[in-house]
Amino acid sequence: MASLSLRLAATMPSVGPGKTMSVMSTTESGGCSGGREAGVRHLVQNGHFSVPAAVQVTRSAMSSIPVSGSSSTSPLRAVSSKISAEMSTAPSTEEPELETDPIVLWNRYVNWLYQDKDLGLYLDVSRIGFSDEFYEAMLPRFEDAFKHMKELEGGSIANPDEGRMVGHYWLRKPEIAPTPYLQKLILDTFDRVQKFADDVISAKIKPPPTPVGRFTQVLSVGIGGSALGPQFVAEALAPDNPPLKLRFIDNTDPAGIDHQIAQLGPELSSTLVLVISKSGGTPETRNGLLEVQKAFRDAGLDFSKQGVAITQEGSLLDNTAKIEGWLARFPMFDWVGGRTSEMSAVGLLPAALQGIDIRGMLDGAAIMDESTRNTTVKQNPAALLALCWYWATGGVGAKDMVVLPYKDSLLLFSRYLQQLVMESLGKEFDLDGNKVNQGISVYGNKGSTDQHAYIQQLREGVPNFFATFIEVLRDRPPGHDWELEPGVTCGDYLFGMLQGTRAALYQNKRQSITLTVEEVDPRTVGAMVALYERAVGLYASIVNINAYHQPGVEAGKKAAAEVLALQKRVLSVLNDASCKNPVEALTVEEIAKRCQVPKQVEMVYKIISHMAANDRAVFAEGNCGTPKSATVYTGECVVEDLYDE
Ligand SMILES: O=P(O)(O)OC[C@H]1O[C@H](O)[C@H](O)[C@@H](O)[C@@H]1O
Repeated sequence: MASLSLRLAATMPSVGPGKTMSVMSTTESGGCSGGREAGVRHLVQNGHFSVPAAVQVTRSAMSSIPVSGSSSTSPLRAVSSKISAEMSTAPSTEEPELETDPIVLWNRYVNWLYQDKDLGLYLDVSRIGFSDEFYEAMLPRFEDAFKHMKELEGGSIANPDEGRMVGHYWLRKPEIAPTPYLQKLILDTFDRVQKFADDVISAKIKPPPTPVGRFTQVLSVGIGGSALGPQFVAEALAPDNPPLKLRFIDNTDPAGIDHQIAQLGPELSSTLVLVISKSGGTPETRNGLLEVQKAFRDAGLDFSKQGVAITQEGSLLDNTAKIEGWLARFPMFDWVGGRTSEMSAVGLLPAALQGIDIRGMLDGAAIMDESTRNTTVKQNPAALLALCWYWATGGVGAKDMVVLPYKDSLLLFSRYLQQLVMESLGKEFDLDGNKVNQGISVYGNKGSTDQHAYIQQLREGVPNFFATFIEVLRDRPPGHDWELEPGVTCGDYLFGMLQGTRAALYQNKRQSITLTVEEVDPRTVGAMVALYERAVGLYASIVNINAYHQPGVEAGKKAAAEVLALQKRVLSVLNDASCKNPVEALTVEEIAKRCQVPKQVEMVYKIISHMAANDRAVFAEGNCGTPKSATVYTGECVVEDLYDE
């Protein structure tokens, strides 16, 4: 058996008061193919932001791969026909017969067009085929939904499963918050965010002495709602040359983290690090923080002089920032969900640091909120969206929502909506405890680019979707446009592609909604966020679910914690085997048995494969591809068992 030679890496510097991180590195990388020298990398780490008892893993943002929303299995039909029975004109999940006469369609377009003159925003629902009878039949449900929404804004416990209020609308109209204390908290937080950003941009607040003498970069560490809103807004509104360039660590992928830090290079010394986590305990964010703090240590920098926390008061993260004396801390509130936090410090601070007009964002959202308080469905754009979603998906998620902004800067809107829509609506039970498996799947990127990727399927393939086009009328700032051929500009092509795709889909009975804005500016973006937050809330009422909790995410976190706990046991068993003389090479079955989990042999094998690929275990015989016959051993015996539970 190959003798194992290991070099102990120098003991890493302390990661907290009196704590050390010990790492054993290998002389050569091991690997799935096994047979090479390897070692065990023992990582013991315990800082302020200490390892929570059960390491929690949150599900990353949904991938953009569509999740098939429709199925013609009889249970779905049963549900759909149940709904149909409730409403004589209930929607079908089959392709509806759609109006085709152009003049009739033109009149429908005019009759149903929603326009907000102040915002320069229009909503066209004419290519969703709901009937007048359906509209009338839905009005009582909307009446209830409007009532629930009014109570919610009044401070009711609108998130009953978590016993919480739902207050993201108060962020743009503090005077409606239920107590003077909350009103003041919202106003003060906004003022602090704006002032802090202004002081950073003006270099009144700066990093420890650096050649450039001011902050030049922002590194945001956060995931889910603590990243998706800031990412969408940065892409939509950041100027070409922002006062500070914003980048993100939004996952626990070491290579991704290394890439961001490598791109910062020496500018790490002038980087402001925002650590964003409402709960303050999300493991990916905690890992990102620890990795960034290590990079600061390795560069001889004092992280506390460049770190900012945005989290709930008293959270693990908040206490860490307080104890370590970080540059600033901003509050997150338990009555603002992660997926509706863009108008809180979570979204406003990153935006303001890029020089974006956050007052404009809030104003746009407030104007839209006023419009979506209208209790006449036809005059309420959010209610119109909810009506269309219900008709198109049968109220059971039978079709997917394909989001197609024909504007590069709105590329990330669909990713933002994936969390807002799917984490709000994707629920197993309704408010009465009935098993409903609700939801609407969301995907899309941008047009016309997506026409060269999957529009083929949308036009002619499985009809399991409805499209939402987002049209931006202004192509370029005034005076900056030119004709690339007589009478035609580049933006004309974009316009033509949108209209052509909308028509081509409709001709083949594919329904669509079109949201039109005059340009992408802070007010418009704020209004779009507010529009969809309200539409999701109204739709959830109509299908009788709680839009404001996320129980399903806990399952993933718990399972991940169990994998990590098993990994420790596997490494402990491998370590013990290494202390035998001669070193024992164990089969995967034997390792599972010694971990007292003989039935979890496959998970043990997965763990071994990951360890071997990262030089922390090695295949004595066989390899990843021969799980039954492979035998595994590991590095030098480590006297102190670092994997005690
Ligand atoms: O902001 P944090 O507390 O770190 O949570 C980040 C994310 O974690 C979970 O995935 C939740 O389901 C999301 O709603 C939340 O946005």
